[in-house]
Amino acid sequence: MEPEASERPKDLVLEFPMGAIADPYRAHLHHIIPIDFNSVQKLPESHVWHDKSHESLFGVPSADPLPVPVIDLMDSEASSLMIQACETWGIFQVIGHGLTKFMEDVESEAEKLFGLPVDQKLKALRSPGGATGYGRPHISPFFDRHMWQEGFTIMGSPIDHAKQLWPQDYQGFCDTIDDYQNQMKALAEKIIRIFFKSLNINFEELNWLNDSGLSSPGTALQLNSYPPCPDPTRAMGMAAHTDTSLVTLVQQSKTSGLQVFKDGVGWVLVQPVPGALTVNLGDYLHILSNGMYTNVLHRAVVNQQIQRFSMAYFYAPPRDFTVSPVLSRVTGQMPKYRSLTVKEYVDLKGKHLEKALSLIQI
Ligand SMILES: C=C1C[C@]23C[C@@]1(O)CC[C@H]2[C@@]12CCC[C@@](C)(C(=O)O1)[C@H]2[C@@H]3C(=O)O
Ligand SMILES: O=C(O)CCC(=O)C(=O)O
Ligand SMILES: [Fe+2]
Repeated sequence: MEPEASERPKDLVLEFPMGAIADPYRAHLHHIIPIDFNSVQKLPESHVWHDKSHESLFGVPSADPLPVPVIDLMDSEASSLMIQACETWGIFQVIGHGLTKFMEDVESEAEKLFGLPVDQKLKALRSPGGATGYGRPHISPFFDRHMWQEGFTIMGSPIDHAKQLWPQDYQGFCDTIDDYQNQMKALAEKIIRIFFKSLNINFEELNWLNDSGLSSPGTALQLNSYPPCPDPTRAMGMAAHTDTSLVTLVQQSKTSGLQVFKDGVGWVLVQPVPGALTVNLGDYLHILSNGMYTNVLHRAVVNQQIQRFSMAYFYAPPRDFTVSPVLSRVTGQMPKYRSLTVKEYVDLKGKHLEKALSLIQI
């Protein structure tokens, strides 16, 4: 199963024998940049995805008569439309947020970042156990093939890594990223308050949602680049997953690639609407709502012509927050999940990925 040496592109570092089951405890190897994508003419065996669920993607696209909802935040019905969207889809796009300028700025910084030569990028890798820097998606050890993707994760300020990349000229990047994260945080909190209200959660009491400084939410910004791929029908941009968040705000560049799985329909493309932000519901809102709100299963596919970017802002409660199916208390339903802290859930997900939820099912 090892690719031929001739197929092995420059800078490809094989982390484990191809075909072996990936070991989630090998997290320390995440940071290695696998490939200089520009030098690859033929999809290496190490990047060929064979699994059945992937094949279904490349057949006839699912013809769902209803596209992913697009909601205007200025609409007086916006809150109830969001709630409806999350009972059925677990995802919607928002317009009317007034953040277009920040979105344009961050996209041009992402283009600059991923356009650097590989030897430059190597100066800003995510260190073993570190949070910020270039590296593979955290979920990659669960898969025995590499994704056709490059990522740069940011937790807090990217200043140390930016200084490595642009010693004289790092401030512009840092300012853009800081402004973007501040704006995304405010929007995420606005959306979360709508959902918490619907779940009868008294958010006034949650100091992390009210910036009272006692504890802070867990946030991260993930910049993704999907270079043009020589064989897109056999490659995977970002493997199917649900987000470990309350909500994730995703900015897609013009080129489509994000797909969501809808029960009874299959994989559906989230057609980028110019200026829109996609809102994904993550695992924590699914648990809090006792399963009423869908934690949307999604993935990214690649194409042969155009490099695609996405910027995903994750918002989660603090690590000591207890996530419990509060809705069951309100409605008198049986709780479907046991209560656990964010820290416990993150640990479970790190070991079991999508099986984490079934492990806490009652
Ligand atoms: C806050 C987080 C969510 C994330 C893991 C992380 O700690 C930082 C990176 C995030 C990301 C981005 C790409 C997809 C994803 C599944 C991954 O591998 O890393 C998500 C993680 C997640 O939602 O579990
Ligand atoms: O590229 C995309 O559209 C999706 C990215 C994503 O799901 C993520 O970063 O969690
Ligand atoms: Fe995601």
